[in-house]
Amino acid sequence: MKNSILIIDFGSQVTQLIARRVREAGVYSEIVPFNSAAEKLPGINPSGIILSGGPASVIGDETPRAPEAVFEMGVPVLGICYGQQTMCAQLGGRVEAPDHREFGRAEVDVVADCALFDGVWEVGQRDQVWMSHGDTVTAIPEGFTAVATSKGAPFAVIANDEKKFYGAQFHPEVVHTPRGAELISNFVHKICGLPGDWTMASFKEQAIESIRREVGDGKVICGLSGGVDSSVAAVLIHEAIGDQLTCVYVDNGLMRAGESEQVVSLFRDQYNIPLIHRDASDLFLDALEGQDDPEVKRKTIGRIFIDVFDEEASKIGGAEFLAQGTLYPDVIESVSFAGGPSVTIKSHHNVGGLPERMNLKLLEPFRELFKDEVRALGRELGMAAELIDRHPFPGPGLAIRVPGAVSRDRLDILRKADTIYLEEIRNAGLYNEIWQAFAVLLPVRTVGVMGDGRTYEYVCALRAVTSTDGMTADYYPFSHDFLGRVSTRIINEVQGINRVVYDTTSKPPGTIEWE
Ligand SMILES: Nc1ncnc2c1ncn2[C@@H]1O[C@H](COP(=O)(O)OP(=O)(O)OP(=O)(O)O)[C@@H](O)[C@H]1O
Ligand SMILES: O=c1[nH]c(=O)c2[nH+]cn([C@@H]3O[C@H](COP(=O)(O)O)[C@@H](O)[C@H]3O)c2[nH]1
Ligand SMILES: NC(=O)CC[C@H](N)C(=O)O
Ligand SMILES: [Mg+2]
Repeated sequence: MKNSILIIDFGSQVTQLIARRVREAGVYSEIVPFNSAAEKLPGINPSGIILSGGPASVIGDETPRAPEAVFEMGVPVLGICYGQQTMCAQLGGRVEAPDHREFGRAEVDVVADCALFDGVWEVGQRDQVWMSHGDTVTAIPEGFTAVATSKGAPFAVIANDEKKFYGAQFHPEVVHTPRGAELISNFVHKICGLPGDWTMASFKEQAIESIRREVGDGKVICGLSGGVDSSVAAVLIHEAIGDQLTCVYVDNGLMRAGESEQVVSLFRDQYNIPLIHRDASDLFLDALEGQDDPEVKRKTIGRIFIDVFDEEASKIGGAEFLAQGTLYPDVIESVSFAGGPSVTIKSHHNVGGLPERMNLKLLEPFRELFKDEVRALGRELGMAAELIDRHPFPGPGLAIRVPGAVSRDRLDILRKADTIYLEEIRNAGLYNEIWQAFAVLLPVRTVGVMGDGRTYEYVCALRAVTSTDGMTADYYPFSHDFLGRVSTRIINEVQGINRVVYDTTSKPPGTIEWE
């Protein structure tokens, strides 16, 4: 592909952030796992290659390597962390595992000029970077020089300006390396010579093209939840293939109060896209009865979603494709990438929760995007702020917000508390400042005293986080006054709850949802 960057993935949790920084620099990129890179290279024919980090050690036997062609095709290469280590090992340098390891914030000293630093760093300067490595390069291949050093990495950045090969031990793609995005921008613009003319508008055109190519004259059903991702997916796919698309909203009995009516009427008012409203709540709730394991709940829900989509597909005379608004964070938390040991955190219903055998082929145009990028695309498609700015809501819905066994009664209690909480957030003008907010009903009862009587009822936990992409998050610092107000309302108005607590955990170490 003309004017593209190829990212070879060795299984880092942050590979997508490299892609994202490249996109932010206005350049198209594709990610391929290291073990299929050799076969994809000729077809993609990139103008530059970035080798990602990864959990393996190049010192070990049979650990991943970049295809030799990477270093022979005459294009610039940037190796990051594991990528730098394997580049050195493959080109005649040495990597060792010293006692001193570096995780987190570190400082580099710039000791020589190179094209990567142009306009960013000068010789003699010291700056903050983010490291996460155990192994270290201890000898560099011929033709390279050390251009920056750190305490734990004598070869923090190495450069071969003639061949345009660069390696960094730290991660320029993460926000904790403040000038990292500029280094990546230098790589793609100044070193690879690419113009920064790729935009969300070009993503839209490319996505429409590729949807048309993939779908041909087949029929598509799109799982529409009313959330940001599936709404934007539906509008994009509709632009691509028009009336070959039918949307299906599934009421799984796990939605918030009034949500089904709201979503269906909002969507029908705004768009002229056929929409089926399927009430499958008994199917879901009966299957969940008594289930208390988070992964079992998620997989049960994932399976029933697919059964329902299959049924709806055959009702419209058959469809070949199921479109979903799956995003990258859904994918990385659910599956292990590149065959490496990156672990499953939780099975998102639409990825790790899917049954093994499926009749419908998946059409997921946003599998590589982050939520804020999908929002930008929604704006590009002219969609209403009402849809675009909605907080995310997980497909398994309230089932993963009632830790322990799901029951209709407990879901009803939670719905009431959640409604009050969100109403107060909106009234206080905080909805758009918060990335996501919700109530959780704990399976724990505590003793209280109300109206001089003894109560023994459930605890409700409130959660609100700030984030940009859902990969990391911090708790929202509500005023005590606000928390007190919400707490009083919930306890007074919701039968079944006599205590309210606020969750102050960030992600990591927590996740946003409780299950
Ligand atoms: N109730 C539902 N009916 C139909 N499809 C659904 C439903 N819930 C989830 N899905 C499908 O699963 C996908 C993933 O759900 P997810 O909640 O991550 O995305 P979303 O609902 O589109 O957006 P948001 O994250 O803003 O809620 C959706 O994009 C959609 O295709
Ligand atoms: O569609 C979804 N299906 C799921 O199974 C699922 N699990 C979590 N989420 C949402 O993903 C974001 C990150 O959540 P976690 O920090 O809890 O993993 C948050 O926005 C969560 O609400 C899901 N969305
Ligand atoms: N983040 C990385 O790429 C780590 C590379 C390698 N696993 C190390 O520990 O050095
Ligand atoms: Mg959702």
